[in-house]
Amino acid sequence: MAVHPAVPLNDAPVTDRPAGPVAVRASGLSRAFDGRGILHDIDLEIRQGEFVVLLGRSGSGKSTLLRILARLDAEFDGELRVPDRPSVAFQDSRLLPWNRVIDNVTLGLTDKDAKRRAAELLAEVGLADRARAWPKTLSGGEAQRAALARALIREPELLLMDEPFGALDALTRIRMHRLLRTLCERYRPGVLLVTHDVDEAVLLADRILVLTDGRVSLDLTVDLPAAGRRHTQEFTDLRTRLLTELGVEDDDQ
Ligand SMILES: Nc1ncnc2c1ncn2[C@@H]1O[C@H](COP(=O)(O)OP(=O)(O)OP(=O)(O)O)[C@@H](O)[C@H]1O
Repeated sequence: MAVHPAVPLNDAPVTDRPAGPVAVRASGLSRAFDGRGILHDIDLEIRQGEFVVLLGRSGSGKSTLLRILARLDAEFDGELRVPDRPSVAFQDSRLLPWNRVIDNVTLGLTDKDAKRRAAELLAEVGLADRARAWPKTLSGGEAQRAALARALIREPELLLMDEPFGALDALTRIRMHRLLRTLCERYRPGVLLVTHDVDEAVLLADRILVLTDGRVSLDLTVDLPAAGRRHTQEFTDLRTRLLTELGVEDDDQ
């Protein structure tokens, strides 16, 4: 299979949409493993400031797509334009256990200002008093907040997240949703968040893509205010539509 190295983006001017510059653009992306097609001819564009949720059943190819966009997998067909170093967050926070929290946040940064910015970000995610703590002493939610600080300190054009809240309890997850929306509105990366949780998708997204057997089967703009979404009729309608698209009965969720 041909390997197409990702090339840096030149921030094309926006003509037809009010969103920011392009954060990632893919066209005709396909990926196969051992001759078995997993992704088929995917076109995708995400702009800075846009929050896109990728929804799909287990095995539909979500993580495969995210890994390609994260430049963790170069064995694909098609064209891809992504920033040099997108920030990536996974379900497990992947903090280095031998570094204190603040040193995890600044990892790889050499500028003098990094520690000050890390302290600021840790305060923003509510971890000001845990900066000197060791990762193993953090709760799951705290570890994910530290991972979010680490992802945002570089002010990425593109933030990729693979089920970042999958391992958290329901209450912590609600708090993380609010925090993530607030931080993304402030830092304005293009976001692609992978989940199989329909409610999470409808709560967070500006746009929802549904992946079905490696193809984008639905691409929906969510035109609802972020605050109070859950209590609108549109939320219920959209949820039902997505469950139908995913082939899930409402009671199964
Ligand atoms: N490295 C690999 N080698 C072979 N097959 C793979 C590899 N990575 C993924 N696959 C296969 O590709 C398909 C899609 O996997 P992927 O992890 O992208 O799905 P997903 O939509 O993220 O699923 P889930 O929601 O369960 O995490 C699966 O059938 C999986 O077995």
